[in-house]
Order: sequence, then C-alpha cells, then structure tokens
Amino acid sequence: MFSFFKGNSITTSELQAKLETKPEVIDVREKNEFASGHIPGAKNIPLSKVTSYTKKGEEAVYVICQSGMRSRQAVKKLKAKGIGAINVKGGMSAWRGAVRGGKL
Ligand SMILES: O=S(=O)([O-])[S-]
Repeated sequence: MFSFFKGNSITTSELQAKLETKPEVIDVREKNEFASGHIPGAKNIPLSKVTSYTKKGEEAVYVICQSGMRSRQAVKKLKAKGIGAINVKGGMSAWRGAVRGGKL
C-alpha cells in the first residue's frame, strides 16, 4: 500500500511506529556520525551528497540528522528534485528507538 505523505515533518516517535513497515530512511549526517549510531536500516547520504539521491516509487523518504537542521535542508533539496521527503524533527538527539552501530 502506498501512502502519500501529508506533512513536511514527523516526530521520532511517529517514525519509530512506522519502522515495521520498513520505510526508506536516509541519514544525512557525516559518515563518522552515522557510524557512531543510526536507525537500523537507515541509509547514510551526507547532506553534501543528497542531491545525487534518486528514488524509485511513490513513497516518501524520511530524512534524519543529529538534531533536525541538516535534515530540513536535505528535505528542501530533495523536494526541489521532485522527491517526497519528510523531515524527522529533533533528529537522532530525540530518537529513543533501536540504534545500530556506535560504542557497545
Ligand atoms: O544535525 S544538525 O544539523 O541538526 S546539528
């Protein structure tokens, strides 16, 4: 089932609830930040590379960073390319769900 995105942003807990449907999540932080802990299944595409991102299908992509600034910029860039993108408010600083990577 595909869903058109309704708004421009979502909270981390809303995203957490959607994770079981395996949405596409891109993390626009730098590689080292991503390596230090990210949402399982998220793809790392640093903000500087986000314009090279291409997407198949109609589903919106969720965009996250550390606290929501870079992801907002990334959402603007993606939308300018015609890609449905939703900012995850508060970023990883607000994320309370599972994290992959980082120190054990
Ligand atoms: O990750 S951030 O750009 O919000 S500091």
